[in-house]
Amino acid sequence: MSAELDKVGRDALAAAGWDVGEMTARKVFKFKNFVEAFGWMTSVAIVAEKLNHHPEWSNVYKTVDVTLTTHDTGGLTDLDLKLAKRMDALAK
Ligand SMILES: C[C@H](O)[C@H](O)[C@H]1CNC2=NC(N)=NC(=O)C2=N1
Repeated sequence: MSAELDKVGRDALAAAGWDVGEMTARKVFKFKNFVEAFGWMTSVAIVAEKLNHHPEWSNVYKTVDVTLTTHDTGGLTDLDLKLAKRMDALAK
């Protein structure tokens, strides 16, 4: 079971542009077009599967609205921070 995300981790998410709530972190990613958006989602899906930690997301054209939370604990954990960092790196 992943540890609950501490203040340092929450601050890191906020500094990276994530909207950090009590139990979730949300970020809207905007891409050049649909293919860029879906390609990013495909890359993230592979990372998520490797981490066994999956985003809650919706895609409309070139925008992907992402919410991260850890279902098993009902809150934010280190896995959410890890996945967020990977998502941000892939979106650069
Ligand atoms: C059974 C499976 O390993 C678990 O449901 C994993 C899968 N992916 C997950 N993703 C997220 N975001 N939270 C979880 O608690 C979680 N648990």
